[in-house]
Amino acid sequence: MTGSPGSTPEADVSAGAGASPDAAPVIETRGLSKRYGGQLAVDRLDLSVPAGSVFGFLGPNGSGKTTTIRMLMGLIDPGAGTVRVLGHRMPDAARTVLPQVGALIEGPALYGHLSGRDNLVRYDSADPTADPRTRKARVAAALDRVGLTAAAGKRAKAYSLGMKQRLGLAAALLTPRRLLVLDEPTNGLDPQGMREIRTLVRELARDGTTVFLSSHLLDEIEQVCTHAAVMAKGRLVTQGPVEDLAATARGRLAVSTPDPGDAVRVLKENGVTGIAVESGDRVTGDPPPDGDLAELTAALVGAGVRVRGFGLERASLEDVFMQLTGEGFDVTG
Ligand SMILES: Nc1ncnc2c1ncn2[C@@H]1O[C@H](COP(=O)(O)OP(=O)(O)OP(=O)(O)O)[C@@H](O)[C@H]1O
Repeated sequence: MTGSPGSTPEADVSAGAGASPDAAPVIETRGLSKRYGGQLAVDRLDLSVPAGSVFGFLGPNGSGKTTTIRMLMGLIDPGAGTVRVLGHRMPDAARTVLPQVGALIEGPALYGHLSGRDNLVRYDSADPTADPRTRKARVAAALDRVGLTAAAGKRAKAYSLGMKQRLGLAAALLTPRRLLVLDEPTNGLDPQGMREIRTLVRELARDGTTVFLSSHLLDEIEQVCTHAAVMAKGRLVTQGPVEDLAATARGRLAVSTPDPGDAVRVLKENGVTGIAVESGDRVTGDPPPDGDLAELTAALVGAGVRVRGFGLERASLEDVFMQLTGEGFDVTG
């Protein structure tokens, strides 16, 4: 892998520690809306993406992520509200902003009969700001960056989906970027391909690039992102550091017991809701908002329920979503 692509002062984060809270947001929207016919695809969105973050833009299919990304990139005009990217108003400043932004939206456009390397040469040649004399080195560095040096001579049509996606990323990284915008970058990839993309995203962030990625996969966001925004039906449900988001949701209570029937009864009597019996001897539920866990254990033991294990399991982003919207997270499609 190559060294850091020209890091900027606000992007100079220590050891991938995440965002620089003092720097101006890399993306900022105010009251951003877009209507298609009678439907509000994006509804008064206030988004703030800190410099140096890996920002997950999360929401079920149809929640307005792609429409938002298109407005961020100046591909469609906002119906109402404002968009600032790297401090400039979009779409007015697209010519200034877009050369500093690498984007991978709806999969890379590749020529199957050309090698991976020649595809990158084509991309680089299409960039009027790219110096042809240094093209070879740029292409080699981008291939190296995404781990495709060994496969660079192969035709792109022989690439796996993950390799194609990495080649698309290489194209987005031919010149140093302050911001990378990736729309569902792991969509359709197998677990190995997903891991490769995640590793790459982490490395880019370590080198100072702010990464904004959309996903409908909650665990993906939890694994790779420092910050996240959650969308539902065009609206922002919540945003902030991933750790804080998960901390706002109550964890789920889990009791391991050979007496699940009695445990369910006692937990119900003590205000536990949403109780489920899993795999015969594991009972889970939502603890009462002000409930004392010590009291719950005492109640179980006092009622003669044999308890092997008792604890509060960390809330996931899925719990956050459920608690904020009252809906499940539909990840189909
Ligand atoms: N060009 C369009 N014309 C009409 N309706 C549209 C258009 N683009 C998006 N929509 C509608 O706007 C809503 C938001 O769509 P959008 O594609 O932004 O969601 P998404 O969260 O990116 O979902 P997906 O992951 O399925 O693309 C959807 O109901 C969609 O049908």
